[in-house]
Amino acid sequence: MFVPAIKGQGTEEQQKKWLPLAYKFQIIGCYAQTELGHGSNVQGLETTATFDPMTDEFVIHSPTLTSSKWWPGGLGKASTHAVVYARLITEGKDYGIHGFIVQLRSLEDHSPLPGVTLGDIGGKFGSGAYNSMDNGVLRFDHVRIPRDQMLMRLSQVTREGKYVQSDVPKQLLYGTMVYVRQSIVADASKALSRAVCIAVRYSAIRKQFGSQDGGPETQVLNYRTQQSRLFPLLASAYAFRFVGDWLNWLYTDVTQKLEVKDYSTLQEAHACTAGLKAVTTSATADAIEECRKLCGGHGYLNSSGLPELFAVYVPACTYEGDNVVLLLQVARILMKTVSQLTSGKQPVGTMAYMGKVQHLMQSKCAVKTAEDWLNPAFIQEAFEARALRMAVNCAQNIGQASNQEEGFYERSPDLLEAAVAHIQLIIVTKFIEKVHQDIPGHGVKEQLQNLCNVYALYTLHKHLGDFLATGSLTPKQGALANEQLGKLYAQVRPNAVALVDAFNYTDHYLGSVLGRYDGNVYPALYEEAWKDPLNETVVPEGYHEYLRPLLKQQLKLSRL
Ligand SMILES: CC/C=C\C/C=C\C/C=C\C/C=C/C(=O)SCCNC(=O)CCNC(=O)[C@H](O)C(C)(C)COP(=O)(O)OP(=O)(O)OC[C@H]1O[C@@H](n2cnc3c(N)ncnc32)[C@H](O)[C@@H]1OP(=O)(O)O
Ligand SMILES: Cc1cc2nc3c(=O)[nH]c(=O)nc-3n(C[C@H](O)[C@H](O)[C@H](O)COP(=O)(O)OP(=O)(O)OC[C@H]3O[C@@H](n4cnc5c(N)ncnc54)[C@H](O)[C@@H]3O)c2cc1C
Repeated sequence: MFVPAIKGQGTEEQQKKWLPLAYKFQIIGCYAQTELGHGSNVQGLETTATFDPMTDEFVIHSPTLTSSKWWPGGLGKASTHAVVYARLITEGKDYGIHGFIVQLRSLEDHSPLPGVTLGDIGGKFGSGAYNSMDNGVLRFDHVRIPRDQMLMRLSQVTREGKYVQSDVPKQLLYGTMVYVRQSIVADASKALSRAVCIAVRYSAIRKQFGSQDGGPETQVLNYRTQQSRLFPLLASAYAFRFVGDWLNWLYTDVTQKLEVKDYSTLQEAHACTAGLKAVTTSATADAIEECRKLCGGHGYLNSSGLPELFAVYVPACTYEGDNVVLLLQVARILMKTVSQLTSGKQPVGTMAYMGKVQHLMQSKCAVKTAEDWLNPAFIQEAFEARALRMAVNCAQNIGQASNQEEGFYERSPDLLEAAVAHIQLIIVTKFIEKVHQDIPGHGVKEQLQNLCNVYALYTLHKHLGDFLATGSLTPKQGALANEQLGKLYAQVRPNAVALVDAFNYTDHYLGSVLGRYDGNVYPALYEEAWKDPLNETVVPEGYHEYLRPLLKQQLKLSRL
């Protein structure tokens, strides 16, 4: 994040100076924005950067305990430099949050520089899974840096101390977060596909109950409950891959537009990166835990790979923006878009469907049979109607409040759901668009169409309340969707293992005894057990000190 921050907020000259040092690891940088007292509320950060015209320097200072930088990855022990986000103060005026490059440690002996106090913030969730990352704490005691270490692409401070705002949107200060959020969506797909690969392969070799007259027991992958829990996660792994590919295209397109000072798609980029990051990471965190449960007791073993995958993955729901905070950002943009519908301003991009407000507010879903749900047009319109009607309902309710902000606050739980509906529409839309493309490989397109329908109909089934409450579907149509879903599971079953083999993960990368490509799980589980340090001695440490006295005492008592 140190690198994209300098790329996005540094001048050409600053990029030329600092990026080669970072690329060659002559310096190691981190992204120091979050503080002990503020993470979500960036504008609430307290660290100060006060310009001193006498010396042409900024004085970086931590005025309060809560202004201590807290969480930045790599800060505690590894980094020599940081991009520090602080309140820029010059000529006695606070101009808000800006980025500054600050050296933290000596390049000679790695010791903290004068005025810099830093260290690791301690152990984290999951008994050490994330402890390979030295998330750190950092305090400044009036540390001086040259004025030219203020990142000056978006705004400048002159030698005389005058603040100059460039003619670019101030939100570009948040550009690094947008970049990382879009990459996190692709990360979600990778993490989810790993968990699903483990769970599908294990479910194919695990047999429990169901043997007829002494024959083999039933593969748990054949149980409809296992399929109804597992196949939507398989479909989601593919869905997040395709929407992540599209989001990367969107981000690249927005970045190219920014180069020519075209800011027209900045809001779209913010809404899509924030919303897709929130929805895909929440779904993936829940899915990894579900995959653990799908593997029964063995899923709880570290050798299954799932506990560590879960512990390392779940902070994704928080870092790079708490998911609720990000979805409320999407909700704000939805409300703004709805308010503009009456002005005749046509929504564009992923909001374009809201321009069909007249139709979508009264459309009746035409589905009459379960098979009708295989028609992408019916799925698309149902998801559009649900999302639009939820957004309009929120806007109408907010409009009845005494003031907009109060209304937004009161309705924020409903707004959250409307934002999720909008983002799920994007995911479904991009999956449908993907399977409409030419897809090489015999039978591959059909399998992806099945997974697209599984993702869409499972999401519809899971959020059926929204569809019914908004009148987008009738209960009968909801039941038909569920009926079709069951038929789709049967079609996915024969190809389930092939669809996870297609992720092409090596056993090493997967890191799971349960997910081995050869399916030879039981000997591997048994072999793995003996590597447990507890098995280095046959009689456990502590027997003589604790168990033996207890056993002997109980034996005596039993003879009294
Ligand atoms: C290279 C690395 C690759 C992969 C790494 C993978 C994983 C990394 C693992 C861990 C690293 C973790 C790092 C971090 O966690 S870094 C810190 C992350 N912190 C956050 O995300 C903070 C979240 N908070 C915010 O973003 C802002 O505080 C928030 C947007 C919530 C509020 O901002 P603010 O108070 O300034 O403004 P608002 O009034 O809400 O909005 C004003 C205006 O600006 C628009 N806006 C807001 N954000 C953006 C944006 N990012 N881009 C564009 N526009 C933005 C907003 O819509 C409003 O517009 P308008 O209504 O038109 O005025
Ligand atoms: C593993 C990890 C790595 C990290 N790496 C970095 C890093 O490299 N650099 C960096 O700068 N930061 C980093 N962070 C910090 C991270 O960005 C913040 O923790 C994150 O942005 C959440 O902010 P917070 O902790 O202030 O949460 P809070 O905002 O305090 O969240 C607490 C609760 O308040 C709710 N909430 C907050 N505001 C609102 C609102 N307006 N409306 C409704 N509900 C609200 C949230 O939804 C949440 O439920 C990292 C964090 C973790 C866990």
